[in-house]
Amino acid sequence: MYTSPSSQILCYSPRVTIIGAGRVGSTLAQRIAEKNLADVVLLDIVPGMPQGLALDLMEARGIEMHNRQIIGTNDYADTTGSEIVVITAGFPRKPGMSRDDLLRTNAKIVVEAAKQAIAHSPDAIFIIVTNPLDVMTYLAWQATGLPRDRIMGMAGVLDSARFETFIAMELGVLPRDVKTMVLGSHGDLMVPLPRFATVNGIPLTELLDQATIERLVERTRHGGAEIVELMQTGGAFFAPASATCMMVESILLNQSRLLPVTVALMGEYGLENVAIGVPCRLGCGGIASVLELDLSDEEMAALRVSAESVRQNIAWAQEILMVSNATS
Ligand SMILES: NC(=O)C1=CN([C@@H]2O[C@H](COP(=O)(O)OP(=O)(O)OC[C@H]3O[C@@H](n4cnc5c(N)ncnc54)[C@H](O)[C@@H]3O)[C@@H](O)[C@H]2O)C=CC1
Ligand SMILES: O=C([O-])CC(=O)C(=O)O
Repeated sequence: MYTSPSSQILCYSPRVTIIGAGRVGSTLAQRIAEKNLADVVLLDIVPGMPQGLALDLMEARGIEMHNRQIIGTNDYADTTGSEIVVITAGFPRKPGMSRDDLLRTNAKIVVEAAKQAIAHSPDAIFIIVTNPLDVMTYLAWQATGLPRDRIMGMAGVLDSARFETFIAMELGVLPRDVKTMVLGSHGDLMVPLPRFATVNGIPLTELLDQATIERLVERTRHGGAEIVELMQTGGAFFAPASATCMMVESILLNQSRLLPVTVALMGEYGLENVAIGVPCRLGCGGIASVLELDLSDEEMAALRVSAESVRQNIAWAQEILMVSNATS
């Protein structure tokens, strides 16, 4: 067989590590590989499980027509040199629980995962997915000591996609023609912004009356819980994986997309010592910039309430971690 000299050149492929190979993590691995964005390392504490998932995904490559490597592992050494680390490790909520009810169990998991991952990939950009999302993002930021441009949380893209879905369903239009921004925390106090929602450039407020918009806003606020109640065995994972993949893609391909992203604020919107969702430009270095929208008094008040609740939970999580460190 003839071997061309250029075939000797090793081609570089970016690597995305996903910590937590459960429903969100494994679906995200599939999306990243099948979109041909990067090689994927799937890490979980359960022995054999990420290895099995990785093999299954590898066996689909011929059919899906990509050649990405998917590695399953229980060892952080295999994550070395990742460009992006996504943390989905931790418990999902059960019916009747709020996301904040997961704080006690998930804080330690996320902090430990972030520390281990940064030790092996010091140049990586981190995306946190585990709930309660805003608190986990802030804790992971503190634990890694990363500049805030390189560590962010996924929630706003998902919440905006839900708002867009409900608007599209109401109007009978294509979801991709609807654009919205949902800011604030990933919980009942999130801040959907109908004033900034459009359908192919037409303001939403021209298309729907106030009562209908308010109904869709409320459904968006409870979008996660609606699925938890329907499924009874965990939460959403298809749309969360798609939303995370959109962020991964914007970073890997330096697309500079303007997306709602959870980030530690440093005076923007008059807020600091807290992480919540605000519009950010996402490119190859992570968060390229944070956009400060000119919010109305009412919108700003809602954002402050949302931030205050996250700040209280951060303080509570820090106490839990301190006690746990002291006793272990
Ligand atoms: N930010 C968002 O918008 C969303 C957040 N979530 C959150 O993402 C998290 C994961 O959700 P699912 O994938 O549905 O849960 P899951 O239970 O299917 O998967 C979680 C995985 O984490 C693993 N894990 C636990 N401790 C670990 C550790 N120390 N190191 C490595 N892996 C560990 C478990 O073995 C499990 O495989 C939950 O906290 C959920 O609430 C889910 C959907 C959307
Ligand atoms: O609702 C949950 O627990 C999972 C989640 O964050 C979402 O789907 O928005």
